[in-house]
Parts: sequence; C-alpha cells; structure tokens
Amino acid sequence: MIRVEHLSKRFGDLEVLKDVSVEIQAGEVISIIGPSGTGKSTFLRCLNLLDQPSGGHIVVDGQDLMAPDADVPALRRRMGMVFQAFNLFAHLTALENVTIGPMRLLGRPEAEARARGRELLGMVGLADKADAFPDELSGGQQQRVAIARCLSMDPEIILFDEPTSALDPTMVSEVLAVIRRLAREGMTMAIVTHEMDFARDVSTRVLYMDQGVIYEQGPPSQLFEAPQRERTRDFIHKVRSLRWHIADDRFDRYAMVGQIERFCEKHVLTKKTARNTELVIEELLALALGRAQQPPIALTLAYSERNKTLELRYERAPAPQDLSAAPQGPSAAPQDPLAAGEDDDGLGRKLIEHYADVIDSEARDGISRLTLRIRHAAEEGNGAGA
Ligand SMILES: Nc1ncnc2c1ncn2[C@@H]1O[C@H](COP(=O)(O)OP(=O)(O)OP(=O)(O)O)[C@@H](O)[C@H]1O
Repeated sequence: MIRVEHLSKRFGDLEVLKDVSVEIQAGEVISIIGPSGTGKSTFLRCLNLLDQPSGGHIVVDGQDLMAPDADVPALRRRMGMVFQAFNLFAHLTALENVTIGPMRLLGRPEAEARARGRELLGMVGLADKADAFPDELSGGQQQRVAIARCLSMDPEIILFDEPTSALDPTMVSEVLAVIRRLAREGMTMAIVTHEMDFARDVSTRVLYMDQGVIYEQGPPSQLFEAPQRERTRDFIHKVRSLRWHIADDRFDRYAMVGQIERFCEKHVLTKKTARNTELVIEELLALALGRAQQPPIALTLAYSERNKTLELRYERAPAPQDLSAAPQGPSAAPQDPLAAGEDDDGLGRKLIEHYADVIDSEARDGISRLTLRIRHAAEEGNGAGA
C-alpha cells in the first residue's frame, strides 16, 4: 500500500532521517518506537509530506508522492493524521469539526456529512458531545473528536503522532481503547508511541527507530521478547549507560571513578558495587592497555532498569599487527583481553571473575567484544556480598 524507499530528511545540518526503507501493507498496524529525537515523528510527517523529505521515494499504490507530476492533495487525503496536540478548530463544535472536511474537501452534502459525523462521534463514545466546543471537552475527549474527524475523511491509513503524550495519564486509556477498536476493525495504522504495552498488544509489526534509521523491526513478540540487536535490547530493557572511549593509559581515571559512583548512586546500586566495578575496569584496562599500539577501547557501563543487571561492555577493533598475524574470524581472538598472555600470571582475570560473570566474549566483524555482568554487592557491614 505504501512503499518508502531510501527516505532521508535534513533540517539544515541535522540529518534526521538517514536511509529509511519500509513497506506498509493494508490492514497492518505498525507501531514506531525508539528513543527521543531519533526521527519517529519526522518520519510520520514525511510520509504525508507535512515535512518535505530531502530524498527518496514514497510510493502509494504505485504512485510516487515525490514525482513532479504527483497529485499530492489527492494522495494525501488518503492518509489521515492524528496529532499529539489534537489540533481541533476551537471555534467549531465537535460535530462541526467532524463535518467540515467532508463538506469542504470531499463535497459531501451537509445532511450526509452530519449523519456520518454523528455516527463517528458515537463510535468514539461522544454521541452526547456533538454540540460541545473543544474547550468544553477534556483532553481525552478532544483527542477522540480528532480521531472521528480523521475518520470522517475515509482515510485508507491513519498516521498517529504520539496521540496520548499530551494527555493527563487518566485519559490515556480512553484514547488507546478507540485505537484498539480501529485495529480490531482492520484499519491500517502507523502509530508513533511511547506506550510500550500498547505497542506490544495492538501492533502487527513494530519498527524500532534509532538515530534516523529503522534499526530493527519485527512482530511485537519478537521485538519485545527477543530483540536481536544491542540498541533495541537496551531500549526495551530500559538500559541507562555510561560510555568511554579510551585511547591509551593517560585517560582520566579519577573522572571515571566519579562518574561510576554517581551512576551507581542514581540507580540505587551500593557503593561497594561501584567500587567493584572500578576494580574490574582497572584490571581489564591493565590487561588490554598493556599491549602496545592498539586501537582505542570503547567501554560501556549499562544498567537495565527492567532486569536490574549491571553490564560492562568492552569493544575494540583489531590491531593492524593482529590482523596481519591472524586471519579474520574467531581466530582473531588474541584481542580478547581476558585471554591468557605469554607472561601473564592470570591474576587479573581471576580478580575480574571474582566480581563479574563473563556473559560473552567474541571476535566478530573484525571487532573484539567482551561483556561482563558485575555482581551486585551488599554494602559493607551487612554481612553479605563479594
Ligand atoms: N522543523 C524542525 N526544524 C528543525 N529541527 C527539527 C524540526 N523537527 C524536528 N527537528 C529535529 O529533528 C530531530 C528528530 O525529531 P523528531 O521529533 O522526529 O524525533 P522523535 O523521535 O519523534 O522524538 P520524540 O520521541 O521526542 O518526539 C530532533 O533533533 C528535532 O529537534
């Protein structure tokens, strides 16, 4: 129904959408999720040209919206849009808001438009509010009128741009219930949302957007229960992280210690857990930085609010000397900082394993990765913990 090919969008120097390609079929309910500022709303607004894309194609039933001779108003009319801020006409009643489009843009007779308008207001549970003005309605009711108004234009797809994020929490469910009903009735929809439970149970497919691309997509069961890629996992598991880029032994260790302590405090991890984390990092870097002329190390300390796990992730590209000495693939493993070296007494590794479990260690795509899970330690004096 809609095919998006290599869509890009810039605002001045800011490249918001990089290369987005996706197809939406009739009857699909697509949720678009992802961190703030990654281009979800921009993507939706580009779909019906509320924002003019910088490049790429949007093909609706075989017609390219971006072609110079495209009948943009007609193609646009097939896509309804519901905004975060309702955008109702303040000087018109609920019924007038729902009839003005069909009368002015579709040429429907007034009686027909009003009959259909009343039917739609009834469908969103507002039959008795036909004569109310927007400022006499709650936020949830206004958003339901906005949905009825959108439906009055008989769209083939509805684009919802964070339809509940401007609402008082008590009103979120009434709006979501209307969208759920539309989904049951087979309406094609694309919904930018931060309501994860809703996305999980209403969608047929979820797009996870990150940094201007569709980073991962799949049915909700897969995306929420078994995300395949790291940034998706971090988002789903509500991971908060600290990152460092360590080029050599001269990095600022004291600044790092302060950051780890503040991070642990913020996530209600004990001081002892913070100190153990510092020890693990110190030993890991001693092992990794001991080898001369290596590329920089990317270190991430990630705390999952959902799983309550604290992970330390180490990443490093192979050194040129390792690449020439060993072929690509797992055999490039000498990069693994925990691998026993020639004159290594193994003490560093033992200390790390005292405080952390090795979750993963691999050399793939030319990059060596190590993931450790730091054990939680009770505060000293409580008689428990490492
Ligand atoms: N009209 C505009 N002019 C300049 N920059 C813009 C404009 N609209 C959006 N942006 C920028 O584009 C980036 C992506 O914004 P967008 O609203 O699409 O993100 P989002 O993923 O929907 O975020 P959120 O979940 O917080 O709504 C942001 O950095 C935003 O500031």
